Amino acid sequence: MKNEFEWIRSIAQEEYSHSGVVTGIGDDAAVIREEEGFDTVLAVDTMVEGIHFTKETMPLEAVGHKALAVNVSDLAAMGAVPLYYMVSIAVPKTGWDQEETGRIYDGMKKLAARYPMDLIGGDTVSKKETLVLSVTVVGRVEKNRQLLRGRAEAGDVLFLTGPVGFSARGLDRLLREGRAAWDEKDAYIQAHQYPEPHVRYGRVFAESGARIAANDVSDGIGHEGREIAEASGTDVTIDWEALPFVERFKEFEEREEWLLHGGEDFCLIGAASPDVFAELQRVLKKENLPLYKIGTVDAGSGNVWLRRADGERKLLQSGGYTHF
Ligand SMILES: Nc1ncnc2c1ncn2[C@@H]1O[C@H](COP(=O)(O)OP(=O)(O)O)[C@@H](O)[C@H]1O
Ligand SMILES: Cc1ncc(C[n+]2csc(CCOP(=O)(O)OP(=O)(O)O)c2C)c(N)n1
Ligand SMILES: [Mg+2]
Ligand SMILES: [Mg+2]
Ligand SMILES: [Mg+2]
Repeated sequence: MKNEFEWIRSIAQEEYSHSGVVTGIGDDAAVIREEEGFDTVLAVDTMVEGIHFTKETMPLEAVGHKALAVNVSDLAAMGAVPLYYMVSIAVPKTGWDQEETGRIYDGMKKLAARYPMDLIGGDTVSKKETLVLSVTVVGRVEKNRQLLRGRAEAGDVLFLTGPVGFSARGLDRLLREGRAAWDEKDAYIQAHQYPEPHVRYGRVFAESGARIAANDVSDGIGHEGREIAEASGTDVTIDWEALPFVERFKEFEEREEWLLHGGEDFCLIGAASPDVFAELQRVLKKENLPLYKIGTVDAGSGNVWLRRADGERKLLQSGGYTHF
């Protein structure tokens, strides 16, 4: 078994992909240098064993993948390019070994290599009982091009960059069946275990320079739609029948819960004028990236409505995962 410092050396990258790393792992803090013309974007999200995953719901590589992915997703929602990350890991004194924590890092590194992102620091501590993994990410976006939640206006199209409800449907099965449900070919299990952050969408939105509101879907579109509505001083209306792949959920009693409040989908929900939406759809189509119109932004004050095919609207109550 490696001691703490040998272990840190073992997870450190041998070289960095970005020349902006002035000082990486191995000193009191990391130093990075940003280029002219860009703003720095920062986010941190934490995954806690028992709350965000268990050893039955997630392979260890997936825990690493997802801990970084949920953070990259927040960068995507701001239109940023992911660059660097830092990892704070609190490992229980019993029940976890170094081979297992190594697999968590393998999952993070595999995802990081795709952008690429450099691991520039972190922290290692021990604790009782459950593992806690906190990832801080650093990205950049062209000056003043960041995507904000408060930019929606009445008359806008409400859109989604991918399906919702898949992760919640996968989790439902994982909580009942545990490892027996692990299946690389099952879209619902994969959506829960290996979510794909929508970085490319965020970049297309930011590069367009148009007025676009965006939020990533960690807590369900009911919650994230409300955040857009509240920040923008509007209402939003979700058309149930327009939700991508809604027909696959028909037979399930939990369909509203999964699709509207399930969360952990990590696609983007956003709003843009009908003209901008059509142009974005055209540009994204060339890259085989679908953009779904799921509703409208209306005059109002922070409400979320759900509209059925017959046009009937009901106010959507708050939902989604809350920690307190
Ligand atoms: N404990 C905290 N201390 C300071 N800021 C926080 C804390 N928790 C959340 N925030 C901030 O509140 C905002 C919303 O956080 P959150 O709902 O976790 O966002 P997201 O769902 O996009 O991850 C963010 O700006 C985040 O940085
Ligand atoms: C074992 C287990 N139970 C329940 C869930 C569901 N769950 C846990 S946290 C969460 C919401 C997203 O996490 P949060 O920490 O609120 O992320 P943020 O909004 O800050 O990005 C959901 C749907 C899960 N992933 N795993
Ligand atoms: Mg958060
Ligand atoms: Mg977010
Ligand atoms: Mg988040």
